[in-house]
Amino acid sequence: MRGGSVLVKMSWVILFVVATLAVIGPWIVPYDPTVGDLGAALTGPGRAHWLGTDYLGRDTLSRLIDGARVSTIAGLQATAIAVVLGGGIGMAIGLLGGWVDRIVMRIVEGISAIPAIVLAIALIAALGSGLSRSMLAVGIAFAMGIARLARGLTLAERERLYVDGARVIGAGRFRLLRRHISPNIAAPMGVEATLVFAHAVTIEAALSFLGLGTQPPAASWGVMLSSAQRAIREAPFQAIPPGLALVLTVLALNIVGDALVRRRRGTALDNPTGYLEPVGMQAAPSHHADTDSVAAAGSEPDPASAPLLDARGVTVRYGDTVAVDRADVTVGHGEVVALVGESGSGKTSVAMAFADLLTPPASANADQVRLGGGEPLELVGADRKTRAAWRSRVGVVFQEPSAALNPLQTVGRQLRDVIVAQRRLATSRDTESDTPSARRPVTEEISSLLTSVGLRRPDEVARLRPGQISGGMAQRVMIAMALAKSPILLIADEPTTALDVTVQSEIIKLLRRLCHEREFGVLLVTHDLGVASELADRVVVMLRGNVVESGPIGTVIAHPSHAYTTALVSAVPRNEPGRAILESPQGQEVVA
Ligand SMILES: Nc1ncnc2c1ncn2[C@@H]1O[C@H](COP(=O)(O)OP(=O)(O)OP(=O)(O)O)[C@@H](O)[C@H]1O
Repeated sequence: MRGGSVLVKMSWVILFVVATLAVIGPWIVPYDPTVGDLGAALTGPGRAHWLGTDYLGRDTLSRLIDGARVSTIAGLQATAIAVVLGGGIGMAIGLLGGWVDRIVMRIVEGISAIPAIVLAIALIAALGSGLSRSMLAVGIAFAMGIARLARGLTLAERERLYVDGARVIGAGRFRLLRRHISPNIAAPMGVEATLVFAHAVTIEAALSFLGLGTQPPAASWGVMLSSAQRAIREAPFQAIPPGLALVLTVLALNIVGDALVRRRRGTALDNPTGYLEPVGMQAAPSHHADTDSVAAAGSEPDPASAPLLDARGVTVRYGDTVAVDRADVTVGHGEVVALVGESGSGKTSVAMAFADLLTPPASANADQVRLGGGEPLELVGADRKTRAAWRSRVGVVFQEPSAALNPLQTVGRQLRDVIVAQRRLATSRDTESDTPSARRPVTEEISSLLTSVGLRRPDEVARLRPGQISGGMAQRVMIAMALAKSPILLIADEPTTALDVTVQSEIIKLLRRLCHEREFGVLLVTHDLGVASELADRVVVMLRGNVVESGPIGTVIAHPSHAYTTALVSAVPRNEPGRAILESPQGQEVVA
């Protein structure tokens, strides 16, 4: 057994003993801890008083046991105040971002610069002394540290793909916080709370020693130390029991807190990137002499012949960096369009713009981004309602299925959320919701969706958490979640990259089958021309933020018109000299 774990176990035992004494103390104390016998003052340890008496003749053992209760209550009070206040502030500013975050953080940092005990003494001067008031002061002092931690964790958690996934289905800020962010930051916050508890117990003792905390005759370890100090020459032993109890308890709390921190190391504790609401799509500030784009923006296309997604002049910037420069992308009804290009070419930026998921520092503008397949929607300059409607028609499958699912919720629970949100949206829009799937009980709908993505024993799968399923299963679940919205456009961002080769081909077959059966359009983001050739009807090739070539996949592979496309095609591995292994969707081999 390692020394570390022995210490941790001993610490847990100490904390258990203190907690037990705090609960059962009033029933087991041999004497009333507040009543003294002056005739027996300052007696040493003996049969009648195992740990002796203080200068007023009060039994030290009884006061020590009662002190455990006071210290525990003090620690709990201060910790609860710090966690509720600090956690609330931190999560709120982490979620809101912007100027609220900047202003509140400056205040929090300013207060954090004052040592907790000094702040507590200042607050006690204003609020008055006493255990509860001093612990309120201590709780407020520690709330600042908790607020900073909660903010950092919230910012990190908001960057997770499963939060993006929840936002895609229309989860608002409060729901994101309650259902997704707070459960996932609870563990590190809990660890921090143990350390706050340890500090609070120490500060309570210090304040009581100074006469600002627990008031005599009530016992607390700080008050006991203060009493012992009065007779330190006559009975020096009196300082040992409360001092030892305090040191052991605080040490145990710190060791347990550290052990919990070590167990959690490796989780995203520090990712303080800025995060705000999706930026939406603005109108392009000035139109280039691009007659196609201008014409497309101005005209009202015939819905029957218009593409499902018709995007013109899409520009995405990150600060001053232009990631996508006036890209044109169209996806037809039931068509699979692959966006291909090397890493950093801007594929994901375009896809996230169409999913309405770009967040600061990104900004996006376009001449037009129009979605048909029903009443046409325009994303450029859209209001919140239109953007919500847009998102309800667009399903998104992310690259890392395991990261895109909430690790703490079962598969069924996450699917249920999407189904319920979708039904609510359909009802609020008063749209056609009387479809067979809309009438079906949610559990049946979950089973049907899981079955449709090829998962056997769907009821069992629904009860599993993401950590209990393979990457391939997780990607099927992600696709089922996207299907739950009955999307007309599916955006699949590198859906097979994180999977092994056999699973990749199963997912490609699944997407192809679903696309045929359900007739939605697919925008497939991939750096792999091989994947594109297996799945796509058309390909759009991107290079450094520009669309350099587009057309039917077979034509582009067989007769690339841009040198970069030629290089991409020749980079795909061949299985025979002189023959490419690329296959057109119709199954013909294409010689590159
Ligand atoms: N959040 C961000 N902040 C700043 N720059 C970004 C951000 N996201 C992307 N970029 C930049 O935008 C450009 C395009 O990135 P994008 O992720 O869209 O490319 P990609 O073709 O999808 O690449 P990959 O396949 O590696 O994801 C890159 O130069 C990238 O560094």
